[in-house]
Amino acid sequence: MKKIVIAIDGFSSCGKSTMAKDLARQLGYIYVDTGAMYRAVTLYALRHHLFLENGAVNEPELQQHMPNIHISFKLNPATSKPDTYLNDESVEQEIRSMRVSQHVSKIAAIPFVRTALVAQQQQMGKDKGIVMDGRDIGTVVFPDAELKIFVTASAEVRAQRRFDELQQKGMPAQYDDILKNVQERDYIDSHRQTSPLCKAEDAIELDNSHLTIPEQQQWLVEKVNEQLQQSSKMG
Ligand SMILES: Nc1ncnc2c1ncn2[C@@H]1O[C@H](COP(=O)(O)OP(=O)(O)OP(=O)(O)O)[C@@H](O)[C@H]1O
Ligand SMILES: Nc1ccn([C@@H]2O[C@H](COP(=O)(O)O)[C@@H](O)[C@H]2O)c(=O)n1
Repeated sequence: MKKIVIAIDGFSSCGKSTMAKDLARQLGYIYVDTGAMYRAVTLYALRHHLFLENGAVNEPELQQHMPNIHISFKLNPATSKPDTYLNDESVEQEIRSMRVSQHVSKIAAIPFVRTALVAQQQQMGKDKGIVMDGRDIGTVVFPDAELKIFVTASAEVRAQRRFDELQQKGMPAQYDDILKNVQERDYIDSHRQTSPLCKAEDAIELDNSHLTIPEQQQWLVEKVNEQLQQSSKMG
């Protein structure tokens, strides 16, 4: 069967990686969580005190550090999911913290950061057979992706899902702080100058506010099967 590129974009915490991970496992495709890459750069910047007192990023310093920031993914046999590594250290847990969530959108708005990460993402998908989730996958990273999905859900639903998840993991967080963070990130991500979050013209939109995880997965598998059939016919 011909391999394709599947781009899953959308707002914060709407279920993109849940959908993308399961789909990649089913298809035997590579899965890449591009948000984890921006989060890893953010963690590096926090650890190296590259945020100024006014909250802005010390961009000239960060630019000098960029060649020292190496991000990779390794399959965790215990979870069967890829963990994110920053300079060979697993940072999978730390990059999901509220502290990183509160700083990441500023890092992701910096053009030289995006240029570096987009180049890595394009390299990972050059042989196709990949499911990648993020904000600009269908618009910038793989504008020719065979299947593009754009996921939405209300901010309140998304915040509640993230709150439940952090509770389950024993990571302390307040629902109101999560809701505020989700709304702030949506705003910064959609209004930045470089690669703002937006639906690609040819993306299929899914509002999963009232869908269960199995229901959204079934919807996605149907879309993938339709696309795989079409791609096979086209040779
Ligand atoms: N349809 C759904 N119903 C209920 N919970 C869901 C649904 N889809 C995903 N979730 C849960 O919502 C939370 C956020 O999902 P996920 O991490 O996949 O979102 P995301 O869009 O990848 O987030 P981020 O933008 O932070 O990377 C997870 O706890 C996940 O299990
Ligand atoms: N392609 C992408 C992916 C992510 N971002 C930025 O990273 C933040 C964290 O992403 P999550 O998917 O883990 O929520 C996100 O809020 C964006 O600022 C991006 O710009 N492009």
